Amino acid sequence: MCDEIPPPADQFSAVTLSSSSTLQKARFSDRVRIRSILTRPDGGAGLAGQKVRISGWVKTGREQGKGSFAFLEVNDGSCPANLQVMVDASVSDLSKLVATGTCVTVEGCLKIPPEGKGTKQKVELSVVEVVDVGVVDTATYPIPKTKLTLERLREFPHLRARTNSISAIARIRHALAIATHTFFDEEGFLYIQTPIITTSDCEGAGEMFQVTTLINHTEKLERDLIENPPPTEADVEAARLVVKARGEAVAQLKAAKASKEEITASVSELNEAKVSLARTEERSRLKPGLPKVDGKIDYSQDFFGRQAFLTVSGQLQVETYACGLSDVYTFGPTFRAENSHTSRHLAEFWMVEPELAFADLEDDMNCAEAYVRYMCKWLLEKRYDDMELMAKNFDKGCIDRLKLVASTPFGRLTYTKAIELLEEAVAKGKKFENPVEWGIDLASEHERIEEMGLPVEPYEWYLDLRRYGTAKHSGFGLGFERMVLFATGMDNIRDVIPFPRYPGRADL
Ligand SMILES: NC(=O)C[C@H](N)C(=O)O
Repeated sequence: MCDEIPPPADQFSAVTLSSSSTLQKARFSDRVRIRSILTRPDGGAGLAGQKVRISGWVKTGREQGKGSFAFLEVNDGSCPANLQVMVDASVSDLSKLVATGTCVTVEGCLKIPPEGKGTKQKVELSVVEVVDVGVVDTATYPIPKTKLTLERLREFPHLRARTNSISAIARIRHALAIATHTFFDEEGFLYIQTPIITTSDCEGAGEMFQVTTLINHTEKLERDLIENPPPTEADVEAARLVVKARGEAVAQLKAAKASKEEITASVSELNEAKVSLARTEERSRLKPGLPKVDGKIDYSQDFFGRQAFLTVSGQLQVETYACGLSDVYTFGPTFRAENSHTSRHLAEFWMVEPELAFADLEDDMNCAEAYVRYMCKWLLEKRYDDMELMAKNFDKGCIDRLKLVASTPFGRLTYTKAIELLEEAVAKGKKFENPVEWGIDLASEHERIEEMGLPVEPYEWYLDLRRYGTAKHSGFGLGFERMVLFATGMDNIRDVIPFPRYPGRADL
């Protein structure tokens, strides 16, 4: 028996993951996701006898039976497990299929594999037709069957999603992002997209990347000035003399009561000369280098008419919406131009920043705790198979840690107590990147802005929030990649973001 798979029963139905014998095609492509076969409670056994088309990349392939058939382990990224695919030599040229990295679309019949071969598979695909093959140049393909170190994989950001570890992390990261939006949505928060380009410095730590077009303009101008040297003072004087001569010509014609046509023609020549003089004068003022006033760069000539930066935090902007919509959050990329080469810092990272109106520090902590616990539960429910892969390959304790966090109330301590504990650790020989000391006290917003060495004027809009209908409010920032590190037990933050940016590196 080899039955056709029914199309989705209705437009909105999802793939059925029950152990029934129904299996549906992906809605937007002509194939079945491997996830919907293998992650069923019966491991796919209940689907034996059905005809399916699957697509994916060959993880490992081997010809057997003196080249009479081949086994391929195929993965399409929908789950960590591979589907075992059996191709007979009568169906296709096996040598084109077996190389690691080859992309295949195959159609065949799901079968229960013969027992006793130590196979873990509950189902395999016996191929009837090889529909499509994307061959791989094995001589140059940099992601071999054997494991590369995570560090080496960073050299191939465009290909590393083919590996088990990076693809599991990508699915976990996705799940955490969806958990974030679901949690805040369920709790009545609105998602606010704060700007990426900003003219405010939220953290005041001078670690902002500048956004400017002045440099490209200056380079272009300098090139242009070499190709077309600017007019000299003599050129300007000559243009001025032309205007003077043409002015006199007009005056003479008027005095001689010349015809209207003659005067009009002469006036138009005069106007042309004036335009040419203006252009010559303007070009003669062009100078190489950045535009400056009083020795300082003239940002009024920059794209936004003022200095602009990539955001370090959406907090200030999201607060404006909190002071009108009550409970809001932002979740977006943030940028810090720190020269940090640690395994916990990125120049571009994502941050989740809720801001709660009518809430105090206690409420804020309750929110943070509920949110983190929600994410842990979510991963256990939705991505257990990927967490198992992380536990097997990277951190044995990561699943237990998620369970613990999901089920245990968080301990809380004051800032002072936290500093005391850190100081005790330092006394016992623990080393920290930054010296541990009691930090600045909370000051009023106005004092705080000045304390950070920032001019107050650009922050008047923020102070308006206090002037007009101020509300008690609180919020926090959660570095999203730090959460992915915590969940997965990975060591290096560069491996939990698809395209890491850090000093000296911004690939793709
Ligand atoms: N929204 C926050 O409280 C986060 C804070 N602005 C930070 O960048 O760390």
